[in-house]
Amino acid sequence: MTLRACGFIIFRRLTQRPFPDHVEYLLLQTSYGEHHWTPPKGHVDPGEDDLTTAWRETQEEAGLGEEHLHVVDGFLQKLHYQVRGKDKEVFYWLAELRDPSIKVKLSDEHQDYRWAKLEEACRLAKYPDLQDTLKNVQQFLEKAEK
Ligand SMILES: Nc1nc2c(ncn2[C@@H]2O[C@H](COP(=O)(O)OP(=O)(O)OP(=O)(O)OP(=O)(O)OC[C@H]3O[C@@H](n4cnc5c(=O)[nH]c(N)nc54)[C@H](O)[C@@H]3O)[C@@H](O)[C@H]2O)c(=O)[nH]1
Repeated sequence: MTLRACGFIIFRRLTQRPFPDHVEYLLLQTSYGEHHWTPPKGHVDPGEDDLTTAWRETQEEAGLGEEHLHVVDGFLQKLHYQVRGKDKEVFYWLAELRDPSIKVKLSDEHQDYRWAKLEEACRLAKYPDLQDTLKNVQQFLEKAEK
């Protein structure tokens, strides 16, 4: 059976910087395993709606909820990879932090977080499919700002 996880690519805009350097992406570093960096996401519970999972996991892992985030319409990315021999699908929606000064609150699942510009975010993300997702977001936002 395919594992299913959902989450948000979260970004913030720092208006004092020129485009496109003002966009920063949130990545969390796991406190287990390979200590990989990932956007907030997690497994869909039985009977749970995908978007509900994305909100629940984002609240649990980053302390961010609907009062802190604005979901950007028109973006949904699906990743498909294998974890310990099992297929896994991950769905990412896109959300902007309403107030760039809001602090992230980590759970025990993560040991660090970073707001990173595209280049650093891609370096941290290390997986080509996640890097492509971040690049797609950047292009999507650039188009929207033109
Ligand atoms: N002690 C321990 N405990 C673990 C471990 N593992 C899990 N736990 C427990 O599970 C709970 C988390 O549960 P949720 O929050 O509900 O789920 P997720 O958020 O889905 O979290 P996961 O970490 O399970 O899933 P991924 O992030 O998908 O990483 C799995 C593997 O996939 C690769 N990988 C990651 N991202 C990408 C990508 O974008 N692209 C590609 N191509 N590959 C990617 C990478 O190789 C990575 O090693 C934790 O609380 C722990 O209790 C572990 O190794 N040791």
